[in-house]
Amino acid sequence: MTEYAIEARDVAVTYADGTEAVRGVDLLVETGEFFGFLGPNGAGKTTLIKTLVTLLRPTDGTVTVNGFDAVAEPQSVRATVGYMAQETSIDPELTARENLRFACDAYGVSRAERGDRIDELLALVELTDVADKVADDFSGGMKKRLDAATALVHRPPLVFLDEPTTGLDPAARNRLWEYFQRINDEGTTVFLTTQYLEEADQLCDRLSVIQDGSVVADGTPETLKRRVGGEILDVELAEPAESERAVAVARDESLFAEGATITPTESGLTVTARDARTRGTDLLVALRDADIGVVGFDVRAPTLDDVFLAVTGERTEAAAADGGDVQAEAVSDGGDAREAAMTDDGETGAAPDADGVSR
Ligand SMILES: Nc1ncnc2c1ncn2[C@@H]1O[C@H](COP(=O)(O)OP(=O)(O)OP(=O)(O)O)[C@@H](O)[C@H]1O
Repeated sequence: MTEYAIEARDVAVTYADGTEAVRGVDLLVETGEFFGFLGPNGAGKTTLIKTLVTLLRPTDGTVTVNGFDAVAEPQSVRATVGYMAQETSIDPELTARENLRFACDAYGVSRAERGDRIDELLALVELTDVADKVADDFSGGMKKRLDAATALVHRPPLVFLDEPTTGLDPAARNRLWEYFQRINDEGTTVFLTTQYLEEADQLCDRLSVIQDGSVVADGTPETLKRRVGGEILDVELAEPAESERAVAVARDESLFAEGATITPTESGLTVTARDARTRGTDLLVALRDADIGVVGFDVRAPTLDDVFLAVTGERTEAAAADGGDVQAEAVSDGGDAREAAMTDDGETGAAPDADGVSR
């Protein structure tokens, strides 16, 4: 077994219309790792996955997967990877068992092996009881579980999951997480892309954050959270309209240590600082002196959402939907946070198919 399941060096992918979707990405994923690839819409996650599973050719750089060169030996790469795409690949008119049989045909699983393998996978994703029901009658979570199982019929040592839980309710998502964890515990290397930072936090040994086609941060979830620097102080104001004024008060240099990041939120403001806990009460006093009413106050450890905001200047779609739609601004050293609002322009101007890659 190779040390690295994935070795990508200086990989660039430019579509025929000139879109530079991936720009010089280096990536090393060790065999057995649960690796996460995070990024906002249009950051280049799917393009990179498609390149790793040989559906796209890199415009530049080298890609080695399970020890095989993706350009020179695409068949060997395909035989050793499973790919669960964003769009489900299951046929709703077939039963769960028939879908798995179809996948066995596609991956060339021998007739002698397939009966046991299908039963094993049905049990693993807890679909044994409904094995002979048509997939059309399944819930979204059941369809995703079946889809994941079809990617595993040929026992690939490496599986790619492209935003596998998007659109699922929390219970269905949790169930899939357990299942992904199980396949990783059994030795399968997992490469997961997600916009749910909690998902990455729960599952991943290590992760990279991609923005505009480039990796902007990588490390274990713990290192990334530590890199945010300190703790997070969330302040809820009686009058959210006063948040800009409150931010100005909080930015008074004598309040927080150098490197603090202070951002307005929909309900007040957030301070990220080494001394957020110890100086928090000073901020409350300063706000009271400025006649700004405070109704809530909380100090917490950074989450991956805070990491994401610090390195990309953007909230993920999931976090923004939760009401945390803010712009980041570094207060003193201008270091980590970049000012940027969430935009949709990753979606515009995209050609409908991935075939138009410049080679
Ligand atoms: N076939 C294509 N032709 C031209 N541009 C494309 C094509 N497919 C994707 N793009 C563009 O490449 C960039 C990266 O897209 P990609 O789908 O890889 O991002 P992503 O991070 O997977 O986003 P999402 O979370 O929305 O799936 C975007 O600007 C996108 O519009």
